[in-house]
Amino acid sequence: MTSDEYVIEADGARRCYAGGFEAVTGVTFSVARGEIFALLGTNGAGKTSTVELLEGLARPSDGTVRVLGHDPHRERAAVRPRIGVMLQEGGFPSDLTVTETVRMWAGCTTGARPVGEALELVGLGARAGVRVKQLSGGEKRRLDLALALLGRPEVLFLDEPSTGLDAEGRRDTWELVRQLRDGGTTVLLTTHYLEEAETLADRLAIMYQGRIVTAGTPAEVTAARPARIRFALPHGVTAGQLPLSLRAAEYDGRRVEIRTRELQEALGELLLWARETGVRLEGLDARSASLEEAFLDIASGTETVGV
Ligand SMILES: Nc1ncnc2c1ncn2[C@@H]1O[C@H](COP(=O)(O)OP(=O)(O)OP(=O)(O)O)[C@@H](O)[C@H]1O
Repeated sequence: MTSDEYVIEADGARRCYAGGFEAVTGVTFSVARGEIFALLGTNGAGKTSTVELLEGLARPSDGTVRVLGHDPHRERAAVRPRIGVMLQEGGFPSDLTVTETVRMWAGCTTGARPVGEALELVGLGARAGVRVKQLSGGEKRRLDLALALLGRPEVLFLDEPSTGLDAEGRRDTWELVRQLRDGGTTVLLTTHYLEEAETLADRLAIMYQGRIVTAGTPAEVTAARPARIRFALPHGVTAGQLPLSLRAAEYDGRRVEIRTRELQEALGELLLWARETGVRLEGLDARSASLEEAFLDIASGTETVGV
């Protein structure tokens, strides 16, 4: 892929707040046109600080960011009409109705969608006449999303789009984001929800303390990690009796955990050993690494490999 096919690019981008605290310590990634890219990370990892650089709300203290081939801060006039932004906290006048709010926004947007269409997209059609202050938290998030979509953006930035939504609202939002992607929109979202990243993102990056620790497709991020086999041995049998190749096990009394990059082989060997020795493996559980494990390893600070 050539660099002009990337619509979002960050190259060694850093962000330093007043007082000298460096919240983003040099991130590099790119997002291709029509891709959904998720930035994952614990609270304070630097996701919002990074996205704000891409939205042109701040300038990197070092490194570069480009959106649609432009510097989003210096060339804001070129970039702003082509992007949609859903911030973590929208904040609109609470006395206006939903329709009035969208209409007001549409007045400042070139080529805006019809108000009714924007509301239908996010499932707020039936709430059009309700005052914003009477909306639930989840409905306010959907109104935020409607405003971000008003100008039919080529690039959509979603900062925790499903926070505060119930399970159904979350799934509706995912479906809408997929439809937008299928229509050619590029989406960069931040999220705490691993399931959201796993089901929605074409590629993702996990941030920790201002930098990207790992990145790739959800399958790549998990494939790089060992699978896990857990079981308990009966009384009188110790982990030392396991075949040599399986002894890299951790064990605590009867409970054994084997971490392996060759799940099928290790499991086969274990089951063969159990049959030959007549040992019953209680609570046997074998699973490939999940995104959740990758995330938790990173969030606990045990994972420090950079990309
Ligand atoms: N205006 C600011 N001035 C100083 N420090 C800030 C400012 N905004 C954020 N920070 C700090 O920068 C770090 C990264 O914050 P940021 O909001 O980017 O993280 P995040 O990954 O988006 O977290 P969350 O998931 O909680 O939204 C945090 O330590 C935060 O306290």
